[in-house]
Amino acid sequence: MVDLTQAQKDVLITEGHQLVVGGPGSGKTTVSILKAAKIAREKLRPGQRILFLSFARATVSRVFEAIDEQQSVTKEEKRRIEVDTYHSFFWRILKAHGYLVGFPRRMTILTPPNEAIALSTIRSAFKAQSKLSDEEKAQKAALEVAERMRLATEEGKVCFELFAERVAILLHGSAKVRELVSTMYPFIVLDEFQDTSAQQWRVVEAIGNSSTLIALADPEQRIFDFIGADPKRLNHFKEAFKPSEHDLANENHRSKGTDIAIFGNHLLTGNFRDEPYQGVEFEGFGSNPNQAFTSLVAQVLQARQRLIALGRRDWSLAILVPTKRMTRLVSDNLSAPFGKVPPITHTAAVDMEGPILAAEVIAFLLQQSIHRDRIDKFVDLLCSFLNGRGGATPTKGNLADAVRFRSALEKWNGYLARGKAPPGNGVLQTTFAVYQAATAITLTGQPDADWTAVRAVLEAGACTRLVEVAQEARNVRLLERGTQLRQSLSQDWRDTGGYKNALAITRQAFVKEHFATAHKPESGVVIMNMHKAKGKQFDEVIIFEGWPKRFKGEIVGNPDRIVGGNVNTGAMTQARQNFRVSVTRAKIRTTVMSPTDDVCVLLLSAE
Ligand SMILES: Nc1ncnc2c1ncn2[C@@H]1O[C@H](COP(=O)(O)OP(=O)(O)OP(=O)(O)O)[C@@H](O)[C@H]1O
Repeated sequence: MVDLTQAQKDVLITEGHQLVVGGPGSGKTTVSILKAAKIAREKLRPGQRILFLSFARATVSRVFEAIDEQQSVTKEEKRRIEVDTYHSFFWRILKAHGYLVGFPRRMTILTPPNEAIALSTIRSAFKAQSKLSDEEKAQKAALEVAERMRLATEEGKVCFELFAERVAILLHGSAKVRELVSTMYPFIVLDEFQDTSAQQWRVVEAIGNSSTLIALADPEQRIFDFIGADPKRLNHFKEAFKPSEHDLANENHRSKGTDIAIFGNHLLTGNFRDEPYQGVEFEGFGSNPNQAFTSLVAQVLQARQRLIALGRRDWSLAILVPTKRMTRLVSDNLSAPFGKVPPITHTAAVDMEGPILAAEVIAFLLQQSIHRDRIDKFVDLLCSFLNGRGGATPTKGNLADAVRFRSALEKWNGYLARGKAPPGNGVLQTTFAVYQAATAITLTGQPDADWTAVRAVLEAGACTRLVEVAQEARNVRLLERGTQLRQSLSQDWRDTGGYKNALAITRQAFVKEHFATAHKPESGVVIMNMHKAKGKQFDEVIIFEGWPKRFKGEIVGNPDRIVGGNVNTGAMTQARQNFRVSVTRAKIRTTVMSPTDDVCVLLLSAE
């Protein structure tokens, strides 16, 4: 049992709406759980629960972990704390009452990959996002909004983007629905409140009329400005609800005995001290892939050794990187390190779109369908992969290739319709050859072996796009989807003597996964984008960024940096906050790795 600070004790005894602020590791989550337990004991009627709302499933797992840590909270009290994401909570409301805001009664979720596919036609008509004028950006956004609404109202396919907005309209418009929600959840904890978007805030505003709100926030951990978080959000809350305010200040319980939190605070201003920071190390590396990754691997091995020496089984080491591309590169390098170093077991938090759509291609091949139109369906899935793999920011190359494949298929079918063989040099020849090889495999009924066999055929084939499918599909294992998928595929084999429903099963598995919240927190070595580390904690953290590319001494490219291009642009507030969040995830030690000849601008003292 922890000894609570006075400020934490005040949170427990004060009634009404509350705003709890405090720096990283100051004990906001902890006290809110104790508070929730107290409410469960003293205030809830049978059937009622306390809702703990988080942004991401990843954070939810950290909350579950924090609940487990509290031995003073009884099983029954824990049962009455419901931890959920905004998305999943909103979806429940929409499913029950969405018809009040123009949605059909039967609705399905349009998952991000499928949303990306649905919007790819609109997006492919515009230049790359960075090259658009403000007017073009607005025009593109308006078309996307209209299409999302059309899909929802006409086809019942609702994407995440619409959730908060529609729920806000619903709750503001219907006192009855509001009452229903508040009767079920008379108390709601809002985690990471500083990142609440405008639409989510509208929802909170409505619910706060009938439920008591406890908002947890660190104004300086606001890292989601780019999706609508607002520096003034805490003021909105204060004005609307007049909450009691509790400042847990810079108490740092996460990394007690270190200067990690102090270093985090100094990062915000760039005013560093001369004295070293206990628990924070800097490791420079040479600006080339060999030296960079060799240094990284050395750091990872040393950290792993230190953690194993602690004698605990659940140690965790996070490698935090600035970009998606870097997540992939680091994962590849740990899987096959340079020299004689054996592979380093790890998990990588990669974006889901590419792997999910790649998994669909493989699942379709596992079906070994003999239907006449099967090549059409196959090309269709490949095009979906190309259109959707980049999520909201598809590359021109992928979009163009999808168009190319479609028109090749049309020609191909044209030849077949005329009773002729398609020409040997057509775009689809190699694709078709790989397709035939993959569907000719003798399957065994062991889903993992069969899955790997199909993937291997794609990987070894001559169609470069299918090679990419295979590579992306490798992350399905990393996404920890394996187990559930495997069980369902096994069942299918037993039921049908083949994998006749593999595609539907795979799709279903991923939709379920979107709402699965009871994840164990990460342990072992994990790689993730710095943004994704929010709200988490690890024993050790390594922050690793990219390096400049030079030609004749001049920098010609500087990708994957914590600050874009490593260019000092003045305040750099968002980048500083983001960096601080990453640094303060560690309990014991944070190692910052940056190229020696072009050190991260945020590490240089402000003049
Ligand atoms: N009063 C306390 N005394 C000792 N340890 C504490 C105290 N309060 C919290 N802790 C511990 O400190 C760690 C960090 O606490 P917690 O996760 O609640 O912080 P937080 O403010 O929610 O952090 P962040 O905003 O960075 O996610 C946890 O391991 C928790 O058990």
